[in-house]
Amino acid sequence: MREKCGIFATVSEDAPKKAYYALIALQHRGQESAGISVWRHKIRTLSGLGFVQDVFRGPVLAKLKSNLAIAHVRYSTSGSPTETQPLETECCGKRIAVAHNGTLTNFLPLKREYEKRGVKFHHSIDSELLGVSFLWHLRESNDEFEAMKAVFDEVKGAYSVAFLFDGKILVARDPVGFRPLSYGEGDGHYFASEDSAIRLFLEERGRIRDVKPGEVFLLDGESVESRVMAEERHHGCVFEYIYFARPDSTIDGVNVYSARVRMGRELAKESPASGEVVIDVPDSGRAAALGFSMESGIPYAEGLIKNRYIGRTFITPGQFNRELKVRLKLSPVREIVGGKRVVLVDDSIVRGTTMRRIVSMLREVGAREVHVRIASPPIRHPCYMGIDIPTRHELIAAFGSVENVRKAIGADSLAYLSVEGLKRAVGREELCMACLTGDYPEWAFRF
Ligand SMILES: O=P(O)(O)OC[C@H]1O[C@H](OP(=O)(O)OP(=O)(O)O)[C@H](O)[C@@H]1O
Ligand SMILES: NC(=O)CC[C@H](N)C(=O)O
Ligand code: SF4
Ligand SMILES: [Mg+2]
Repeated sequence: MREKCGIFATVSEDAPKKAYYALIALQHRGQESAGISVWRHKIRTLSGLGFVQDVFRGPVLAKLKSNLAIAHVRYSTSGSPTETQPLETECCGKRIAVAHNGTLTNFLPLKREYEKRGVKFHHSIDSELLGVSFLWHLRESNDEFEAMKAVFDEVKGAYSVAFLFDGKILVARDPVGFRPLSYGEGDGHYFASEDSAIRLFLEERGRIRDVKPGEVFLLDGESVESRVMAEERHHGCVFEYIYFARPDSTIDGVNVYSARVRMGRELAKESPASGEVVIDVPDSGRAAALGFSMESGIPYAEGLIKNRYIGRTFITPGQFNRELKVRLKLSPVREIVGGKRVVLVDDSIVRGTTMRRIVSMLREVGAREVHVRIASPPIRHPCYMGIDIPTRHELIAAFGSVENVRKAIGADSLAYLSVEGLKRAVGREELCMACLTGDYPEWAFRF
């Protein structure tokens, strides 16, 4: 499972520098490439492969001067992983830069449609279609809001998106609100996939809120206007809460850290374990492990230490890379787990690579029993909305029983959180849970 990207947009002083800092705050959402586009009489884009701090090394950032910037950290879900965003494209005689988080479900048929009309595509990434569709409809209506409404009617799937064109920025969230998007207002205007990237600049001095599903913002240097241009549906991705987002972010009114603690508590109620110590799989399993410990009364300790220089493994292409990365990334603390009955809590199991490795490492250092508790239901279905969940045959829980997964990872016991328990923990009814339930939000597939 690879994940979604991070986007940022601002109209404020020192926009490129702020975009750079915001991308560092959003780095967990995409580690393949990073880019910033600014407006200075025309679009200028700097981007490259790797971590944000590698791409914008040295004085390169000083070359970008503007009050308008959009920016992106990428995890490819469509097209080549060596392409970057923001991507620039053109249609109907206009040029546009696009920063997109999500995946489009009707990309190929719609792209073919546009090609028949004579439009040329310059990239392999689905995100280009958003820019093309917008410019196409802008020529028809000559009104940015109406053009975006037409995009909502035409382009299906998940998109939190920022456009830069003609000295303006347009930011929009798809009518289902699959991917998060926040707006902050203070000494300027800020948009980011997660509010924690906006808090860098605003903190107490500004107002931050979620962008509504179907809401469109248009900004030039002077004015800002927002309108809801589609019926709001609200099926935000539950995996943002389980794994992707930063714990200090709040998405659609629910703080991610608190939701994870509640997932751990629900899990302890549903599937207690007889252990002497609760340990987490850092980083994303920590809050759930704390919740499990609080609810069960079993003490929590750090039984696995994470090498802080290794990025997320979930999102690393290629299985060999992942195996090696897990070993480099996590190592057990013998003094904590040796001779003990260990309750091991993680947020999710995807391929099972991480869990298999960890259970065997814990046994190597003398853990007596390993009881695995997973703070989300089994992932059984692919995601078409922005998370690169592998094909079903790579998902360890796709076809077999929980008992089969237990055997495969070598644990003494294994339990997952139920779908109902997860809903209670997040505290929201309307969520996308398609990869867990197979129930896909209809809007994204009506085309
Ligand atoms: O079953 P697998 O395919 O091995 O993937 C599952 C693991 O991947 C994720 O963590 P990841 O290492 O990506 O990032 P983290 O450090 O943020 O927890 C997730 O939290 C699981 O630990
Ligand atoms: N992870 C994402 O949101 C990816 C956005 C887009 N589909 C791309 O591949 O670049
Ligand atoms: S299918 Fe799963 S990962 Fe994809 S948007 Fe829905 S909840 Fe998120
Ligand atoms: Mg993890």
